[in-house]
Amino acid sequence: MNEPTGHEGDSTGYEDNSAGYEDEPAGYAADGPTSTRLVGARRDRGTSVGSVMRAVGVRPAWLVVGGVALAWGVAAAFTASPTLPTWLRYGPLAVSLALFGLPHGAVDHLAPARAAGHRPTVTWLLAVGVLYLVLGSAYGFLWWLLPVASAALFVALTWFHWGQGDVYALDALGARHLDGRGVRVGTLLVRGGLPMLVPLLGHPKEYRAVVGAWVALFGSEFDAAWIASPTVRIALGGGFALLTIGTLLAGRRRDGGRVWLLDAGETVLLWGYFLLVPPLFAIGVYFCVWHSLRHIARLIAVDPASRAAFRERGTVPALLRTGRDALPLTVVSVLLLVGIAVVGDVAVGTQADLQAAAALYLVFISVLTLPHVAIVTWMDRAENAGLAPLVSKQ
Ligand SMILES: CC1=C(/C=C/C(C)=C/C=C/C(C)=C/C=O)C(C)(C)CCC1
Ligand SMILES: [Fe+2]
Repeated sequence: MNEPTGHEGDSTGYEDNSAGYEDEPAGYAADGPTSTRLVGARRDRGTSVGSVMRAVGVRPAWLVVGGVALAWGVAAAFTASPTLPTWLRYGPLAVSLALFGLPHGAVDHLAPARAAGHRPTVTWLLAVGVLYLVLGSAYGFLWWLLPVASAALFVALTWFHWGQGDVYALDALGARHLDGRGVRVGTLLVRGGLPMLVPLLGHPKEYRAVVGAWVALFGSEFDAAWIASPTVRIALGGGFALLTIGTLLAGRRRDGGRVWLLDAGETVLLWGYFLLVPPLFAIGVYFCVWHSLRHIARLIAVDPASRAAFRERGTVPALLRTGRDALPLTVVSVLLLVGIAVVGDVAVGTQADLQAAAALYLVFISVLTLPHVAIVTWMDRAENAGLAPLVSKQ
């Protein structure tokens, strides 16, 4: 079968049956009892998912997150307590509405079929639509009913999802040290905990304020002063540091090669980054250039047309090709969010307004995140990635 080059045509973007789909999930080759080493997106000729991941998911993330961490470190060395102007603090979150962040989930209607080696059909689109409708509205209702529990669920869900995304990326790069159950689960918990827990250690006030703003949208208050108390933070930070060190050491014992070194380097970078940089800004940047770009690399790798664009024309054409898939539902999502903001009378004039607008956006994201996580977990099963090998190889 020939590799397709940019098929266009019917509603799913394909005009014939030679789009490079095979009726089997692929991309991973098992080489041990719990192993899921990725050996190239569905035995593709010439493009491995590893090269897409390096170009799209790893290099830009290091450049931006490393650059921000460095800039903040330098600023902190020269000023006692550096602060960010308001526009910059909310900037990355605002950018994520259009660039990488929100769009990374707006391909969910096409991605699971592609991950399973199928062409997206109307049945796939309907199934994803119903899933979004059911899980999204259930979670929206839960926010209204139990805001504080819903906020906790959002943090827990993101912890899992961002951890699962990084485990996928490490597998894509050819990690051999994640073959064991403990290291795989530990790595997921460490990678997810870096953005979800570490900001609390260095910036407890802002952490509480952000979560407080979510529940305030529903007329509730987030008291929980205890989570910001030094004792709790020292205990949580100490426990998480032990988990980080234990997981990295256990991984090195399995295989201390190149990808382990990258894993260790990223872990140290993210520890420093989330400890130092103000959380809202740090998470906004991370959401765009770390989590979303790594997922977009995956989207490119599972789509024959994007993969061909990457191989033949490079990174930017491949991103544009995936961006085209993401455009319609990104526009629908932004319109929906603006509609909710108008009905809810959320403005963006003052500082307090901005805090409420950012809270509305994050709660909106949470409602989309529940079905998104279900879909990515389903994709992990189809590609035998994430935690799936631990379940399938028992
Ligand atoms: C902003 C922020 C927080 C949480 C952000 C979350 C939970 C974002 C989730 C985004 C998702 C799930 C995007 C889609 O993949 C914390 C850590 C509570 C406090 C510090 C500031
Ligand atoms: Fe995601």
